[in-house]
Amino acid sequence: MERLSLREFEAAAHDRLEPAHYDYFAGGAGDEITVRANEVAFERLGLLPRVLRGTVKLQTGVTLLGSRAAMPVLVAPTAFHRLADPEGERATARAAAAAETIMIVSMAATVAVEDVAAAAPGARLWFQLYVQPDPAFTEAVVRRAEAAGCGALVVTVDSPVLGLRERDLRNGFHDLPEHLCCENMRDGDRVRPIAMSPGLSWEHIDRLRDMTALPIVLKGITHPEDARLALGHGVSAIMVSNHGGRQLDTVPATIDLLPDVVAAVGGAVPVLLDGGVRRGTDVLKALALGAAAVAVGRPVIWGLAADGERGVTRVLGRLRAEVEHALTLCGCASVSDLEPGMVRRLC
Ligand SMILES: Cc1cc2nc3c(=O)[nH]c(=O)nc-3n(C[C@H](O)[C@H](O)[C@H](O)COP(=O)(O)O)c2cc1C
Ligand SMILES: O=C(O)C(=O)c1ccccc1
Repeated sequence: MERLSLREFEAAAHDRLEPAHYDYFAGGAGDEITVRANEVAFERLGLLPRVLRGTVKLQTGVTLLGSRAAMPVLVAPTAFHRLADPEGERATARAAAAAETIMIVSMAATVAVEDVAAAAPGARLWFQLYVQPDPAFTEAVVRRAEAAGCGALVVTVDSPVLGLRERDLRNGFHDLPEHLCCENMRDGDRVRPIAMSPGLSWEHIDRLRDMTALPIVLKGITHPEDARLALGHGVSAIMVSNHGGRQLDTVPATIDLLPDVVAAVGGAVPVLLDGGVRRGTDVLKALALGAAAVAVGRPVIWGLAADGERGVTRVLGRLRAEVEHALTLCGCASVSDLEPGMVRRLC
């Protein structure tokens, strides 16, 4: 039976994954209040369609920081794809390339960024960075991402320490199995552990800005004041994210935080959003409220675990079909026709 909704892919992934690996992918910090809030907040919003607008030719594409994407849905950076499929990030990148959308490769990928790029010709890759305590190593990783052809550097700023994930503690899941490692952390003949940096500050962003010509995206902005500060540090985009509820528990849902961040940014740079996007209608709600595009994390993992590259292709394809369908029903020929007045609180 053909899987239709993204939730059906999660059920299939649940059946196929080792329980501790499923918990790692699905889980979040603390009571998982934020994990649930991200999805529930989308359900609490309704879409108010416009009619009689004669929308025949649909335009779902967006250009972000010079990268063209055929749909306003990106692949969020997620770790450890080879726990879900032997091809891992290679499979994900091929599916993203086939969908003509951008994949943000995680620093914690289990395939080296060079090998991800080589496996998926035509892929539009961005690279997610955790700034490391050793500046020379951080720079070496940035150079690898540049050389591999990545089009932007996505700096994760919501993780001064790793979130407290009780499912992982209970399952004793803290390391990859022997045959896997974080390939972007290779340094000569050793593999460094990924360090979280409580000392990370705006100065580090300035240093990165000087180090590379790549556009810098700050991932994990939730406070409008931080969005405003980011503009003074030359960032090229802001990603409203609570890390899918895996870092600080009880951070509000990203879709509820978006309007204030969009207002603070005032159109100066694109604002992206991730967290809880499971339907085409969720994508429309975020775009109507001012996001330039959204990203999906767990749904991609579910597709990968369910059916490898083909599963990711199907997940992205379903989302695209849902976006197109909802746009037509909303009387919008293009994502730029969406506006805040089309989103209403349902309950
Ligand atoms: C299993 C898993 C691993 C993740 N790994 C990373 C990572 O390596 N770097 C990062 O910046 N964010 C990481 N994230 C956060 C995602 O980029 C994204 O913010 C989040 O998954 C979005 O929420 P969603 O899963 O509801 O779509 C991870 C998320 C999950 C679920
Ligand atoms: O699991 C995560 O959410 C994540 O961001 C991460 C961080 C370091 C190593 C692996 C994954």
